[in-house]
Amino acid sequence: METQPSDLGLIARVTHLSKHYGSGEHRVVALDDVSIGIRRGEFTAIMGPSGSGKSTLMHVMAGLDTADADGGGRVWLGDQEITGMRDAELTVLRRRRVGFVFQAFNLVPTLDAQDNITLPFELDGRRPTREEREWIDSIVDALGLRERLTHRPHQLSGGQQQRVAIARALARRPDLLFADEPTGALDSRTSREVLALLRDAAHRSGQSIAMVTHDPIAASHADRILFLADGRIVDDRGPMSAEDISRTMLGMEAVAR
Ligand SMILES: Nc1ncnc2c1ncn2[C@@H]1O[C@H](COP(=O)(O)OP(=O)(O)OP(=O)(O)O)[C@@H](O)[C@H]1O
Repeated sequence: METQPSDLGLIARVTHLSKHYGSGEHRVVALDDVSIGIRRGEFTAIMGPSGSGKSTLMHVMAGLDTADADGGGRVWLGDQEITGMRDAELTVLRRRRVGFVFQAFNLVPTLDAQDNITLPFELDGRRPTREEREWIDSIVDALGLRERLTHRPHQLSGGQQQRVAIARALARRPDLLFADEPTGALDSRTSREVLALLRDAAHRSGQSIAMVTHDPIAASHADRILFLADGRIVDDRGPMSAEDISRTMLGMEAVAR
């Protein structure tokens, strides 16, 4: 029997994953036979040149997109294989276990910041418990959102909207949080605070964080860095300094040219 991801301390895993878009001369290979796992309680950064397949990998791992049907790729979330799972089942699993911070913040324009943050509870048909409210309060304070809770998204700056999206993603303490450029719209001080919060979520609450980023400083906060190039994992490293990450990225971009 094949080893299950839980045995390996993996919160998500893909094996032999390939994904292409288009056909004929427009065919683009976004992922090329990728096998990788995201470890529990770790903060993992996913880096690589533009177009290397980072977002595609994240979307397939999260069950938001599917691998090539004929490629033999398989995807697990926790110990559950999601390859070929029905949409309804997948939606419930995702809602319970996975949080997202997207590049476009996906906030609901008619709801204020507070209601956007607690939306995942609403969707699950319940209110936060007292303990969950305390947790949410601590995130709101850590992200400096206390004075903005009654504002709607259009009344917030890009960075503030991003922080609301991060608060919403962390509110339910998902086992696994995917974040696509979570610090893209933030100034450097707020970036540092957000990265510290993500790392804390991993180290203190045992949540697993997978963050796509172009920013070597952001990636230097991670426990592990996966480098993608042309749809393949080309390096899998432990913690690195921002300088070393920059050097690695420059080397990869030079090869890609
Ligand atoms: N919906 C789509 N239709 C066609 N091609 C796509 C689509 N989505 C992605 N691609 C292509 O697949 C490849 C990988 O894209 P992906 O967005 O995963 O890369 P990325 O590493 O996240 O890039 P970036 O850093 O620029 O966001 C690229 O060549 C891209 O043009």
